[in-house]
Amino acid sequence: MTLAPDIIELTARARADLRMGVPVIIGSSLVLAAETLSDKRLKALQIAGMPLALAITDWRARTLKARAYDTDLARIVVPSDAPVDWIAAIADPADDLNAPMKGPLQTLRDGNADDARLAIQLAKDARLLPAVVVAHLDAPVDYAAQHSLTLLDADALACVSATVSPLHPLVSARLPLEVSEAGRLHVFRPEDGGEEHYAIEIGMPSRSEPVLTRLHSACFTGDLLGSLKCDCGPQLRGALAQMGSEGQGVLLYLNQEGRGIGLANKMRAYSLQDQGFDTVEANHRLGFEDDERDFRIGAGILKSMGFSRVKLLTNNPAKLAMLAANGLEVVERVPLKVGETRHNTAYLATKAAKSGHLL
Ligand SMILES: Nc1nc2c(ncn2[C@@H]2O[C@H](COP(=O)(O)OP(=O)(O)OP(=O)(O)O)[C@@H](O)[C@H]2O)c(=O)[nH]1
Ligand SMILES: [Zn+2]
Repeated sequence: MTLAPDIIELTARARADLRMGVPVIIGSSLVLAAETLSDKRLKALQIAGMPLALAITDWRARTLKARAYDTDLARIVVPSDAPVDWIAAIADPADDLNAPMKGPLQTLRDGNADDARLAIQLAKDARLLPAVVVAHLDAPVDYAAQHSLTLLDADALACVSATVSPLHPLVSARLPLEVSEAGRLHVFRPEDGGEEHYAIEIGMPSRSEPVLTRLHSACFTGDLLGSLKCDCGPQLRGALAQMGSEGQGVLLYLNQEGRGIGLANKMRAYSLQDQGFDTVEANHRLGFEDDERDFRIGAGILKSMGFSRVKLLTNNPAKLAMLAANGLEVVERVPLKVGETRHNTAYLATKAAKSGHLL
């Protein structure tokens, strides 16, 4: 066996590189995350005379009125003397309303957008804004060696991106809870170096009967701080209380903060909500889908714990559909209507109107 990292390990390394502002090479493109691009590195690329494009998603392009010739993304031509602030202002909508004139922006129609598309996904996976600076390289392998950069084969990366990393049970221990003394916490670790996820098992639910289940996505603000902007904290505690009173159940605590965009981006979304945008519009202005979570993860954990039939505590029809599509039988939806406050009425109404949440 070789000691060299494989594509999964290289991808994990590349996520860390992007977060640190270090370039990576995908296929034949040099890639930097717009959010972490330093003035120094941008100047180095400009001095080398490399034509640069800033790839953004079509959601962000719509706000900026930039033509997205690549359907789901747009490659904006970066002027050869553009300062780093120009790139930051296109990537980050924080100042859209204060300084609306960013254009007209010229977007590329020719050439291949595949590397840029993979790079945007990698930036999302690194919980960064979905905006990347790309430059074409004639000799990517040599360039990577000369500059000690992580080099990812585009086809192999596409495979990794399309697959859910297997999650392995790491450890479990007894955890007496207020709602039930018969609690047990299981930790699952993915093979790809990504976030760990947890399962809280209450009682000894039979594997051959439908189990009362909740798929809960992490919400630092709601779960821990008692935020009134969402209903997550009361839903978390309400679900556990119901499992406690029934004597059994399983709650998956999935580390997909902010519907999968991470806490920093969720706070960017909150800041846009303070400017008058709703929860869905805010995600779109940032360049994200309204929901970036992958519920296949939850399905995988339930199956690996031996469950095949669930009574799901949720108001979100997407969760029902994803579990069913991934081999779990949802025998019943149990509504979870708790935690409405005057601060989250509009948020809950938007989820009902735009994301199909059941009332
Ligand atoms: N991006 C974004 N995420 C938010 C916002 N408000 C809450 N969240 C996140 O939304 C997620 C809520 O997840 P869930 O509790 O599974 O809720 P749900 O998908 O509405 O489904 P149910 O609660 O099961 O009906 C958490 O990850 C929160 O951090 C917001 O305004 N923007
Ligand atoms: Zn929340």
